[in-house]
Amino acid sequence: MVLCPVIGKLQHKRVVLASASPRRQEILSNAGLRFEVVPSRFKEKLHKASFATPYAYAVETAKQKALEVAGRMHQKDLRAPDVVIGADTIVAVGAMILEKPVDKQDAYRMLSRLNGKEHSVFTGVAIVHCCSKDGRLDTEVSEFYEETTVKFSELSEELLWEYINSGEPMDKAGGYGIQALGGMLVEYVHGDFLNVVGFPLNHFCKELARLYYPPRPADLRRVRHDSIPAVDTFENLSDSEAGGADPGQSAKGGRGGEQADGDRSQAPRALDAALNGADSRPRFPTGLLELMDGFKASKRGATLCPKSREVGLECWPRGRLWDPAALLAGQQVDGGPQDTSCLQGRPGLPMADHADQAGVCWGSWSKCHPPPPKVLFTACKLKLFDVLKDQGPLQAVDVARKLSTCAGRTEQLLDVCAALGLLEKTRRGYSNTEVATLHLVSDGEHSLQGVAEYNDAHVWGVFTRLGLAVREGAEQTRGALGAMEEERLSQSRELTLQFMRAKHSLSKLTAHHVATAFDLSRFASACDLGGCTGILARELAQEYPRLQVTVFDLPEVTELSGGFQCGGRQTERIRFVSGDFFKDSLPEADLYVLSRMLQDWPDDKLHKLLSRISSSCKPGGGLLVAEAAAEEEGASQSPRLRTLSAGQPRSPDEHRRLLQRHGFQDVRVARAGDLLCVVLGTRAAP
Ligand SMILES: Cc1cn([C@H]2C[C@H](O)[C@@H](COP(=O)(O)OP(=O)(O)OP(=O)(O)O)O2)c(=O)[nH]c1=O
Repeated sequence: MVLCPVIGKLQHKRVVLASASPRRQEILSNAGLRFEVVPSRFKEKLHKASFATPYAYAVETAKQKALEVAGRMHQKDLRAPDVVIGADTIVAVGAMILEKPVDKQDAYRMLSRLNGKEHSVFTGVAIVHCCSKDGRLDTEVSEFYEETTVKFSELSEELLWEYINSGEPMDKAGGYGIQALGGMLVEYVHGDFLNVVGFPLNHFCKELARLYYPPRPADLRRVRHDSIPAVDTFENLSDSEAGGADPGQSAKGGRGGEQADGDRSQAPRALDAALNGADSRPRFPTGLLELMDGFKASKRGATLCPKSREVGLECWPRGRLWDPAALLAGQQVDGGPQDTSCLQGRPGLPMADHADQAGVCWGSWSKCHPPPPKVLFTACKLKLFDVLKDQGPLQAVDVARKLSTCAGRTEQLLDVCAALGLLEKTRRGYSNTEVATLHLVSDGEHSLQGVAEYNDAHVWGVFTRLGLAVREGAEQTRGALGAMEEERLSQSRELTLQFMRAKHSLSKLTAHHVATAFDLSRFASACDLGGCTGILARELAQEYPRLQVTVFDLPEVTELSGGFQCGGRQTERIRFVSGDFFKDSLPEADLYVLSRMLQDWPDDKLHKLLSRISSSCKPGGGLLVAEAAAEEEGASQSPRLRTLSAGQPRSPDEHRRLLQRHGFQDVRVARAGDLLCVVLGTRAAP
C-alpha cells in the first residue's frame, strides 16, 4: 500500500490543507495525515469559458486556492509551509459546470438538470511544495484531477423540494451531498466515491507516491512489438507540423497567465533531493538516447543487406529495434527469424523481410511501422510532451485540438508513443511517463529536446542522404559526415545553435562522469578542446578547486556560448578561447580534454588532431579522452551514446593504442556511468 510510506515522508513536514471543506478535512485526517487547515480566500471566479474542459477549470481553481494560501502564509510568517494542498470539486453536465448553489432556486435549477441523468463529478487537486529562497517564495506545483460518474434516479418535484428544504444542498457542488441524504437520489456511481465527497484520496496517494518514489527508467514497462500500431507513415502529421498552426503556441494556449511552475517535471527530483539529501542527477537515459539514435543503426545496417539495397528499402535490423520498451530499458534483444511475425502477413505491403547469411533479419519498417525515432522527433517537434506536462492526462481529441493536428493521426502518434514507453495511456487519457517528464519536456533541467531537434533537423537528413557513404563503410561515412559537419557549422547560426543545444543537454548528463572518472587534482590547468558551451569545464572547475579551465572552440561557437552560461563562482576559473584545433595553436594547458570528439573525425583528421595535442602537451601533462563505450572488448558495435557522433565506438584497447601512438604512456581506461569510456594518458618525454 503506497499510503504508509508516503504519509511517513510527510510526517516531519508542515502540511496545510487550503480548504474549509469539512469533508476534505475528514478524509485526509482519516488517512492519518497531520495537517493544519487554512481556508483559501481565492474567489472561485475564473472565467469558465476560457477552459477547454470542466476539469481544467477545477484543476486551475484548486491550484489558485493553494497558491493563495502559500503566498499569504509566506507573507505573514516569512516562512511558507512545506506543502499546501488545494482542491476544487465541480459537477459537470456536458460542458456546463455546476458549483455550489447560491440559493434554493439555484439548487432547484441544478438538481432539475441532474434529474434522471448521468453527470460527472470532477475534483481538481493541487499539491504545492514551497520553499523560501532569499526571502522569496518558490513553489513547485503538482496537479491532477479525478472523474466520477454519478447517475440520478427520476425524481419527483416534491422529493426535490423536500431535499432542498433539508438545507443539505447549499454548500455542495451540484446542490447535493452523496454522503448523506443526497445518497437517496443516486442510482449508481462509477469511480471513486470519495472524489464526489470532495477529495480523491486514492489518486492523491498515487500522486504522492509518484512524486516521492519516481519510477526508474528500468522500471518502464515492456511492451510487445506488435503493440505498436501499424500505420502507413506519419507524413501527414508531419505536414501539419510544417503548416499553419504553431504547435509551440498551441501548447501554451488556453492557460494564459498560468505559472509555468505547475511543473510536474521539477517536483520529483527536487523532492527527492530535499527528502533524501540524495544526488538529484537523473539516471542516464540510455534507452531514450538509443531510441533517438536508432536510425543510424538502420542506415549502417544497410551495408549488410544486399537484397534490401537492391530494392531500395530502408532497413531496420530486427532484434535491436523491434522491441522499443526493451530499448528504453537499456536492453538489447536477440531475435531469430521466427520473430518476423510483425513484418509478415500485412496485405499489400511491399515486404522484403528475409534473413541474410549473418542471421540478421530485415524488413521494411517504413510501410508497416513508423520508425520509432521519427515518432519521437515528431512528438517533440509538436511539443506534445509540453502540452501533456501542463495539462495531461488528455484524451487524443483534446491533444489534437491543442496541437491543431488531425485527430486520427494524433491518436496514432499518441499510441505509438505509449507503446514506446514515452506516454502512459489510461482511461483518463494520455500523460507523460517519468522519462518523458524528465527528458522530453522542453524546459526541463535535463531536457534532451535539443538532441531530438538536432537529430531530426540535421542528422536524420545526413543519414538519409548518405546511403552511398554508408554502403562504402565506416571510414568513408566518418569522412563524409566530418566534412558535412564542418560545412554545417560554417553554414548557419541557427544550425550552430541547434547543435550547441543538443551538445549542451547531452554534456549535462555526462560531464560529471567524465570529470570524476580519474583523480585530476595533479593538473593546474586544463583545456577542453571543442568544449562548446563549457558544461564539462564547469564540472571540472567545480570538482577541482584550483583548476583553471580553457574552453577552446570555433569562433561561431564561443560567440554563442554566452547564452548558455548560468553564473556561479567556478566560472571565474573558466575562459573561452576561439580557434580551430586543426589550424590554430592550442592554448597552453597541463591537461587536454577531448570529450566525445574523436568519433566525429575520419582517421586522417583524428591523427592530425592527436599529433597537434601531443606537440602542445608538456612531458608529464595529460590527455583525457571520453567517448561512447563499445559494448565489449573488440566489439565496436554499440550504438550507445553515439548521438551527435558519426563513427563507431572504440574498444579500450583501441583507445590505448591510439594514445600510445601519439606519445602518451600510462594509458588508463575507465568505464564511466556505464556508457562512457574515459581514457587518461600521460605525455612521455619526447
Ligand atoms: C457533489 C458533492 C459535493 N460535495 C462538496 C465537496 C466540496 O466541499 C463542495 C464543493 O465545493 P468546493 O469549492 O470544492 O469546496 P468548498 O467550498 O467546500 O471548500 P474550499 O473551497 O474551501 O476548499 O461540495 C459533497 O460534500 N458531496 C457531494 O456529493
